[in-house]
This record gives sequence, C-alpha cells and structure tokens, in this order.
Amino acid sequence: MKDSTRASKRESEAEHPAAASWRAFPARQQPDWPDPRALRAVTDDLAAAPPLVFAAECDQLRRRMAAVARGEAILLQGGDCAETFERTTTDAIRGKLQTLLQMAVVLSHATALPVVKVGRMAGQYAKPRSSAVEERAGVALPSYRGDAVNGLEFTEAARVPDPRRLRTMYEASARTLNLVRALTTGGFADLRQVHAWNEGFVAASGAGERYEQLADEIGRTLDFMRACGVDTRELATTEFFVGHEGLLLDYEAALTRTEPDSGRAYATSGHLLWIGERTRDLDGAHVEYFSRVANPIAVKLGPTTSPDTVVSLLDRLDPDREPGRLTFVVRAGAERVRDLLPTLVEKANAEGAQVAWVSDPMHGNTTTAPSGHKTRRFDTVLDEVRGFVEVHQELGTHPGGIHVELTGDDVTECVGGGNAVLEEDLPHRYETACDPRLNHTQSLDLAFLLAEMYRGR
Ligand SMILES: O=C[C@H](O)[C@H](O)COP(=O)(O)O
Ligand SMILES: C=C(OP(=O)(O)O)C(=O)O
Repeated sequence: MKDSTRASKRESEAEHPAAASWRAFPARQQPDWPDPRALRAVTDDLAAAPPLVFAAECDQLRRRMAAVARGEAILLQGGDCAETFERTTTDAIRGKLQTLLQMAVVLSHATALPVVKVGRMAGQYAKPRSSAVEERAGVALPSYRGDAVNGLEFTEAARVPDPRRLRTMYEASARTLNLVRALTTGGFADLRQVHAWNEGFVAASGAGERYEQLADEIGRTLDFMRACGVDTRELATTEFFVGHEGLLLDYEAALTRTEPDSGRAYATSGHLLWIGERTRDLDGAHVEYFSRVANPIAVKLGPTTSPDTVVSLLDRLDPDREPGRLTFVVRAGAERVRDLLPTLVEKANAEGAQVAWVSDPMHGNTTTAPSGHKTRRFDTVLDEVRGFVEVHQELGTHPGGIHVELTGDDVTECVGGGNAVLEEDLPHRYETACDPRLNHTQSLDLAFLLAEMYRGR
C-alpha cells in the first residue's frame, strides 16, 4: 500500500471513535509486538479489507439474542478453545458445524424453542493466558497466545509475536466463514439431512443411538407435514452466526466499519464478540472498545464477580437496556455457581436489564490430570450447567443457553461422558492447542442432558 493511502486511512481511523478511543485505556493481554511498524502495515491493510460479517447480520443476531433474553429462544455457542491455521480444513469445520446442528436439534426438539446457533469459529485465534511465560524442563519461553500471535511449537523463534499472523487470521476466518455459509445454505444443514449428520457416529455411542431415534421421529414429522401440504423445502437452510473473544484490539479496530445509514460502528470480524474474564476491567481498553460498537456482545463472569460489577458492566455496555445487546456468560465453576448466580441475576433484574444469561461450564472447571494434561470432568461440567438451570428455575428466570468448547473430532481431552474417556486415555488424542474440548459424543451427551433439564423445568 502506498504511503499516501496509509496516511488517509490513519486519518479516517483517527476520526472513528470506536476504532481509536480504546487506545487511551490500559489494554490487558495484548502481545508484545516487537516491530510496531510491521503491526501498522498489517492493520492498515486490514482496515482496507472487506468486512467478514455485515452490520445487518449483527442486527439480526441482536434480535435473536433479544428473544433469548425474553425466554423465547436458547443460545447454543460452541467451537474450539483455540482455532489453529493448520486445522482450517473442510473436515474440521464441517465436524464442528455438524456437532452444533445435532445439539441444536436435540435442544429445540425438547424445548419447542428456536435455538440460536453461534460457532466459536472463524476468529477464535487469540488466547489470554494466566502466565506470560511457559516453562519446560528449565527452559522459559513466552506463552503461546493463539495462532493470531505466535506459534505453538516450543521454540524461541515460534514464540515471538508476529503481526503478519493477524492477516493470516483474517484469511483463515474468511475461509472458515465461506465454508460455513456454503454448508448452512447449500444443503448440508437441511433439516431433512437430520440422519446424515449422525453418519459414522451412530454405531459408536449411546448418544448417537439416542440421536438416531430422535432423527427417526423428526423424519416422520416431516413426512406428516409434507402429507399435509407443508413445503418442507423451507427447512433447507439454517441461520448460523460466528463469534470469538475480542481480545486483540489492534485487529478488532482495523476491522471496525461504520454503517453509513445509521452512523453506528460495527466490529466486522464476527457477529457476536465477547470480552473475556481477564479483560473485562471497567476502566480497561476492552470495555471501552465494545461500548462503542453496535454488535451484540457478551461478557464472561467468573467466580469473583460482584453484583456491583454486573451493574457497572450494564451501565457501560448496555446503558439503554436494549434486549439482545448484552449477554452474560457465567463461568463460575460447579462449586460456586449456585451461590453466586442468584445475586448477579437479581441485581441485574433490579437494574431493569434485559440480558441473556448463558452458562460456560468449561472455564471454571479446569483441572490437571496426573499425566499433566489440562482436563475437565464431564460430570463437573454437567454439574455447573445443572446449577445454572436450577438457579434460574428458582428465580423464575430463563436459562438462556450454553457456551462450550467442543470439536466434532473424537478427541480425548475431557474425562467422562457416555463413552467414558478415562484419565489414562488423555494422551491418545489430546490435540487442543490450549484448553480441553468436549468431543463429538460428549457434546451430544451434554445436549441430551441439558434437554432433560429444560424439559424438567
Ligand atoms: O481459554 C481460556 C484461557 O485462554 C485459558 O484457560 C488460559 O489457560 P492458562 O491458564 O493455561 O493460561
Ligand atoms: C478465555 C476464555 O474464557 P474466560 O475468559 O472465561 O477465561 C475463552 O472462552 O476462551
């Protein structure tokens, strides 16, 4: 790009409050980019690139999330802990989509509510870390912060943050979105394919068999509808959104676009972006940035969240109390959720908030197995979801859904589930780049058990 073009782009960014105001606030968990000029060159290019998602799609999702907040729909959000460039493959993407579609069918069938499907996909390339440094056998190197920042390989060279990775992140996200859009509108997500999503899976697991029965039932219902003259071709496509943690503010700012008609700014890297537990400080750059974009947004709430923090987040991020604007994703841990959640929900209600409440049962329940693998126990994950649903049941509020780390692959990262993965199985297929994910079977197990909880309400 020519220097003159860069200069004019900088001017327009400077005029754009959403893209620039966050720079005056402390930003946690940002990479130590070694060469600011190289970073600038990449972000200037991204600022001229086409948006990955459109404002109208984000508005549509805000309406869908408003339905979740009102108790008229359920959110299902899932995907890798950390997407990697290497695994931007057709099989991996289709596997995650297929898992989410199956889970959505299970939930929707049990609740008779629409399920809002959001992939933790097409942008989940940056990770906040507990420690800036990773140590192995006496060697200390900068921690891996996601493929958007540095390499997973434990070498000095790989761990240097490289801003050119932001461009690769954009390209990998575009590739993923392209396939997701093709699959969700081109026949793969057709509800009449409800059996096909289970292929290669049914024989292998109880959840698969249970799903097959459900698929039979849905098939019969579709036949009946057809016999009644209903055109089931309307079920050929499905609505699907994507989201990721809006962690790297240089990237998000470069992809911020203003909608000419409304003058509103949108983060166009994904539909639903969230602020993580480690970056949600009220006077921090992330809250500032997200207060200025019009997307539906979410905030993670960990075990130490106070009711006052909830109110302050509401005032900063959803001052108009607009249903669908804000989602609180609670990741308190199975031990804390029953104590903590009621106080948070009651306080938010007293403030007139119309937020969606969603459970992330993964991040508060991470342990280390004797083998040294980070893992999560399926039963503990389930217990947090159960606690979340129970609390809402007692308060008479709506358990809005779940946000989970999962994959369509048959990995062995979380322990337990119907086809129990044992601790000693963990090394067999431990493939995550960061935190352990539910595999296909465990994801479907969770969907069936959550469906029972909804049905029992
Ligand atoms: O996915 C969430 C975080 O990035 C992850 O849990 C951090 O892991 P760490 O505690 O190993 O840094
Ligand atoms: C980092 C994450 O979660 P949390 O902010 O809740 O720790 C995540 O969802 O990837």
